[in-house]
Amino acid sequence: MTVNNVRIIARIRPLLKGESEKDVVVSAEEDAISMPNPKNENENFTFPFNAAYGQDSDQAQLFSEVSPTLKHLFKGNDVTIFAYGATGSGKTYTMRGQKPASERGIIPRFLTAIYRRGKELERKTEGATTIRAIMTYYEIYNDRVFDLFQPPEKRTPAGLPLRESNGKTQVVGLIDKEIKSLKEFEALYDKANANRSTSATKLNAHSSRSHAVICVKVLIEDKNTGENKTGTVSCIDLAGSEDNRRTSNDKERMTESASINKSLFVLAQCVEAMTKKQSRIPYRESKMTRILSLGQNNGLTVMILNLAPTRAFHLDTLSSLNFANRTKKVELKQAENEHPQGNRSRTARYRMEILKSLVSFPSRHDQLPPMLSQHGPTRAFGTAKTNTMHVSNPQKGFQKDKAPKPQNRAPLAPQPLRQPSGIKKPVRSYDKHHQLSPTNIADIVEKKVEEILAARALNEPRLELLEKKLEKKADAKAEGLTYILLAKQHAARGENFSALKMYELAVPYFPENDKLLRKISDLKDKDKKTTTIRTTMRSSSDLTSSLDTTNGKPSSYSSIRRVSVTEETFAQAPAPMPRSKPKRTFAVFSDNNNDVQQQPVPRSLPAIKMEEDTASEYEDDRSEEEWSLNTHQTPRTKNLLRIINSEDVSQIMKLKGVGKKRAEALAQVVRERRRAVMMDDDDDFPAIKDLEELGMIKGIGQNMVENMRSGLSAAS
Ligand SMILES: Nc1ncnc2c1ncn2[C@@H]1O[C@H](COP(=O)(O)OP(=O)(O)OP(=O)(O)O)[C@@H](O)[C@H]1O
Repeated sequence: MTVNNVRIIARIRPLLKGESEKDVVVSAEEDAISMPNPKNENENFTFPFNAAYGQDSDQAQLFSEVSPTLKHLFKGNDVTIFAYGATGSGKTYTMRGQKPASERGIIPRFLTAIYRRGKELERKTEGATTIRAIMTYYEIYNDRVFDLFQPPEKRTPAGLPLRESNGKTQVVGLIDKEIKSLKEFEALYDKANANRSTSATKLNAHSSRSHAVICVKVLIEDKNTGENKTGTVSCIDLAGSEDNRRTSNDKERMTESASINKSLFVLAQCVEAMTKKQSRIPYRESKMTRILSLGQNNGLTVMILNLAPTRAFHLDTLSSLNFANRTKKVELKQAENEHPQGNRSRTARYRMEILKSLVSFPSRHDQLPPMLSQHGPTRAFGTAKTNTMHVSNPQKGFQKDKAPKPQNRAPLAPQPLRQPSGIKKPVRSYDKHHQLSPTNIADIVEKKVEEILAARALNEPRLELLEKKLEKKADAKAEGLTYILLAKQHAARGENFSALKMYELAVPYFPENDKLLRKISDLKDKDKKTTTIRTTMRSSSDLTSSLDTTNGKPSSYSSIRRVSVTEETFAQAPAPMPRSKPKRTFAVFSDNNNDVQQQPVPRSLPAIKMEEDTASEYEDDRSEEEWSLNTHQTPRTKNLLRIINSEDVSQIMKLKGVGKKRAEALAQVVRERRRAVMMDDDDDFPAIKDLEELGMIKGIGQNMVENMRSGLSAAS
C-alpha cells in the first residue's frame, strides 16, 4: 500500500443568508469540484481532489479526512493541516467551527482525539506510557510572529524573533501551555482567539489577513523502554487568498498582500515539492513554512481547500482551485496521453529509449508490452455536451483508518484505466524472449522516466541559478534576492501581477538597479495590456506566450499548450463568441491572473501510439544518442541553437525554411526569454536550451526544427 504524504480535500460551504441558489456555480461530484465556464455554460471545469465535499457536508465528515493522521502523530511524526481559501469561504468554520458539539471544527476535534488516545494509551500500558500535550498558538501577520497567548498590550510591533537551533527554526519567546484537560484547552483556545481579533484591530489589520497557527506537541514517554517520542500537529487557518487587484492600493495594504502572497506561494511550492516527493522542499523561503519545518520530520500534510459556492466568489474560487491544482503531482502517464497535438512527448521518448535498452525490437513498429499499452486516459474527457477541463489527477494520499464514508459526498469512483480504441493486442510476449516480465519492464521504465524527468528538472538552469546565488548570499541582500527569485517564479508562471509586486518589494534592496526598474515598468505595461485588451492577436508576442512555462519548464511537461484568455472571460463580459458546436477543450488556470488557458483538444486523444511516433524519430540522420537520456548535443544541434540564441535575425534567416518574419519572431522569443530572467545582457545565456524547446515554440514544431537542422553542416 503506497503511503503518500499529502492529501488535498475540497469543501464547498453552504449558502449564507442573502446568497441565492440561482447563483450557485460550484459543485462537488466524484471527488472533484466542478464549475461551468461562465462564458460557455456547455463547458465544465473539473478539478479532481483526494476528496471533495459539497454544501451539505458536516464537521464530522471533514474530521474523518484528518483523523487518520493521529496514528502517525503518536508515532512521533509531524502532521500539518491547512485551511486555504478566500475570505468568507469557510476556513475558520472548518478549522475552529462553532460552539455546538456538532459544529466543532477540526482543531477542537483533533485535540479531543489526542486527549482520548493519550488516555487510552496510558490505560492500556497501565501508566507506563505517559502523554503530555503542549500547545502554542500564534499568528503571522506581515511576516511578523505574534503570540496569541499574549495580551495585545504586551506585544511589540516587530513581533517575536526567530532563532535557528539544531537545524530547526524556533520562535523566541513563544508561550507554551500544557493542556491537562479538554476544558483547559477550550478555555485557552477561546482566550487566544479573542486576542487575535483584539490585536488585529490594534494593528490595523484584519484577522483574515494573518495566518493563525496552532501547534500541539505530543510528548510520549514510555517508562518501560525509556523511549521518548515527540510528534507535532500544526493547524493553520491561512490568511484569505483573495486577489490583490481587488484590494486597496495603499502601501500598508500592498505590503500585507505581498506578504500573504509570498507565503502562500512558498506554501504551494512546498506542498508541490512534497507531493512530487522532491528532495528539496523550499520551506526556508517563508517564515511560516520555515517555522513549521514543512515537509521535514516525515510529516503528513492535509490541505483543505475552502470554496464559496456562488458566482460572486468565482474569481477567487478559480484562483483557489488553481492554487490547489499547482500543488498536485504531475501524472506522467496522463500528461503523455493528454498531449493535445498528439506529438511524441518527451516522456514518451524517454520511455521508448529505456524500453529499447531493455528489450530489442525486431522492428520499429512492434507493439509495446501490454503493461505499457494500458496508459489510456485515466479520466474521461467529458461528453459531447459537457466538456471537462484538464487537471492532473491527485495522488490518492495516505490511507484513512476506518473513516466512515460520508453520506453526502459523491462516492469514490475507481478511475478505470481505459484501453484506448485502436490499440492492437500485443503481438508477442516479451517474457518468452527475455528474463523481464512486462510488469517488471513497466516498473523499470516508469522509474527511469521519473528519474530522468527529475534530473532534467534539476537541470533547469535559470531559476536554479538564482537559487544558488541566493544560497551563497548570506548578507542583507538575501531578502531582496528572495523577492527577485519569487518574482521570477511568478513571471515564469505567467503571474505578472504578483511578479510585479515582488519586484517592487525588491527595489529597496537594489535601489539603483536599472534592470529591476525596467522590469517593473515592463510588467506594469503588460498588466495594463492584459486587463484592457480583449482578444490577443497571434503575433510575435503571442509566439512568446506559446512558450508558456510552468516552474520555468516548457509546458510540454504537462503536455498542454496554453493560450491566454484574460480575466474578462470570467467577468460579466459580453456574450461569448458563438460556436457552431461546443469544442472539447483543456484548460489550465494560471493562478493570480485567473486566466483560463484553453486549447482545443482532438476528439480522440493520441493515447498510446508512441511506439510508431517515436520510432519515426529514428528515421532521420541523427544518432540515437542525440535523443538519448542525457542532454548531450551534437555539433549540428549546438550550432543550430547557437544561431537561434544569437537573436541575430540575419543569421536565423539563413536557416533552411526560415523567412524574415519567422526569424524576427524567433529572435523576439529569445529576447523575451532572456529578459524574463534578467539575463538580457548575457549573450551566453541559452534562452532556448534544446531542440525540444525550439520545437515547442508556436509556429515551429519538430518538423521545422529538423528542417533547420538538416540545412546546417555540423561545422558551419
Ligand atoms: N460548512 C459551513 N456550514 C455552515 N456555515 C458555514 C460553513 N462554512 C462557513 N460557514 C459560515 O460562513 C461564514 C464565513 O465563514 P468563515 O468565517 O469560516 O470564513 P473564512 O474563510 O474563515 O473567512 P476569513 O478569511 O475572513 O476568516 C461564517 O458565517 C461561517 O459561519
